[in-house]
Amino acid sequence: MSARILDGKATAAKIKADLAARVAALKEQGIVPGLGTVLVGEDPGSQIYVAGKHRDCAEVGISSLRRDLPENAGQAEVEAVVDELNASEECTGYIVQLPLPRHLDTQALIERMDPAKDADGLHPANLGRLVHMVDAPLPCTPYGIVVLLQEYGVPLKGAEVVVVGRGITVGRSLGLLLTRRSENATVTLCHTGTQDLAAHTRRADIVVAAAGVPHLITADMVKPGAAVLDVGVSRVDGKIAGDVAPGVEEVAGFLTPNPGGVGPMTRAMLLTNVVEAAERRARERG
Ligand SMILES: Nc1nc2c(c(=O)[nH]1)N[C@@H](CN(C=O)c1ccc(C(=O)N[C@@H](CCC(=O)O)C(=O)O)cc1)CN2
Repeated sequence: MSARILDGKATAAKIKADLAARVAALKEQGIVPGLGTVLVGEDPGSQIYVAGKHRDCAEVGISSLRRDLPENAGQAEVEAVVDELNASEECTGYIVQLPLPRHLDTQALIERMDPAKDADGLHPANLGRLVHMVDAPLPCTPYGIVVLLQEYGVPLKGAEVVVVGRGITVGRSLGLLLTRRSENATVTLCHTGTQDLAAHTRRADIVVAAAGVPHLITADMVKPGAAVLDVGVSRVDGKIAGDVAPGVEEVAGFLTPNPGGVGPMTRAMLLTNVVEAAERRARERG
């Protein structure tokens, strides 16, 4: 067997084409969606992702507000940028790129954001809404994973999903999203304290690997025909190494490439959240 590729790049391109039309309609009503990014320091991955997010904005007609700060920026300096974006008329949504340098208080910065402008869906008020299963901007990677699975007709209702990794941007939030009534999957959230990871992954219809451990998921850990999504990004000798080992494509029914799978979907869903926030603003204005 050779797995069907879950092509995130192609799916993201379709989403962006649809968003470009929605942005044009908003502009006719006098609303220009604007994405802000707050990037602190020189992390090479973060530099690449933020640059990609602004390229995407240009592609669909969203205006860009890029705020880059040096590695040694203090908490007060970053808070001032957050306050500025909270107040900015041009900024309809923004993100604080993670991870932040260790000397900064990430939690305090996220909590300082205006939840109505939280394009990442990571503010506690928005995650709380997700817990309560009410409408909120959804965290971009989990949102992208669900849309990608739906695009390829991978059934979620009743599926056994094993998520490896409990980080807030992917694992923990994905568990909340997949267990909503609209998705109705059964989720096992595995992490570094899990005993016998393979016993869990082997019975899963869908495995989402988001541990950041290169080649953690090997072919013998996958049920034949399962969908495997590789979220992990480690940079080994300048190349991306995912959490999924070579050979899994021989066993899995569906597999995301990495790069070209979940990453482009994360970016497409960020744009979706920005456009949805701008559309909400247009409705409120009447
Ligand atoms: N504030 C946030 N920070 C982070 C998030 C997030 O959702 N919000 N997620 C990750 C990184 N991430 C988004 O920022 C992200 C990861 C990967 C990609 C992407 O397009 N990857 C490309 C490859 C690019 C390359 O490295 O050459 C691909 O997979 O094809 C975009 C965004 C952590 N931080």
